[in-house]
Amino acid sequence: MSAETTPNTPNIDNSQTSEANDAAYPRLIKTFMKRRTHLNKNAEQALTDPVYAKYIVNTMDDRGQGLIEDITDLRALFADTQQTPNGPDAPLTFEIGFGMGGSLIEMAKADPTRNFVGIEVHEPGIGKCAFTADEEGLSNLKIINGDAIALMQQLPENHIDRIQLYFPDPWQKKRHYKRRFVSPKRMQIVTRVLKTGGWFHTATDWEHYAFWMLEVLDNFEGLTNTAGEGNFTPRPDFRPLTKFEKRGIDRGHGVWDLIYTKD
Ligand SMILES: C[S@@+](CC[C@H](N)C(=O)[O-])C[C@H]1O[C@@H](n2cnc3c(N)ncnc32)[C@H](O)[C@@H]1O
Repeated sequence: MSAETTPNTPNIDNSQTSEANDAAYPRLIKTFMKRRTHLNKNAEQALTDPVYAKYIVNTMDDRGQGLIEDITDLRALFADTQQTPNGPDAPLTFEIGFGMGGSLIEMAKADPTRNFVGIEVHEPGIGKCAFTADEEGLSNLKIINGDAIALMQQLPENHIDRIQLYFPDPWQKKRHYKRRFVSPKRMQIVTRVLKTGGWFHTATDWEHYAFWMLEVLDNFEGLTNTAGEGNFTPRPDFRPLTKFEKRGIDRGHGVWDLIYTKD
């Protein structure tokens, strides 16, 4: 689908100067609003039973906030080849905001020689994903409880082969646009950790956000749209239907995928 029209294209700050961004990182506002929801028995078990530490790599404070200070290398999470036979050098996919983890689990199952790391702040989703990973006996998946933006700032450059962001919160109200994950400042943080030639793949069911993302990403120096400038990519077969995607389709929404490579 081509971007012939850009509905209500908002003002996007495309400034990418390193000075501006160095100053801005600590002030970047959160892309999520933590919601209190019921933990089912399985999720609670996975969050508390040490058996699941082979999936959930970090602990949390008493408010359920993941402690990420010590995570400075995602590949090192796969160093123990007894537990994770692919080892640290296997191709690495990082999924931001996996929700309940259904599609991440399916992808990890479908591609056993690739390593996957998912990050979320929503505890029921973290617990559910770890519980299912154990049921499936996956040895190529790790889960982090925490804010992806904070985490990526402490990872090495050129570290990850693919970063995926599926159905990020659309932040529909104009006053909330600043919380949208896809913004020039946040994309600087994303592209720094992406390997040269690596992928950034995103998808949304929210039309305004789809065109917003297209504008931000097409104008982002250092990224190339694999479908050609101004175009969305056809829905790839390897991306499983996600929970939020299904919800959007049930409400009559369209779906827009975008895949960019790092130059
Ligand atoms: C709309 S949901 C989509 C979930 C899932 N990808 C799907 O398609 O079903 C967006 C998720 O991203 C998570 N999220 C938003 N910003 C995040 C961040 N900075 N770090 C980690 N997770 C984040 C939210 O907690 C939420 O669960």
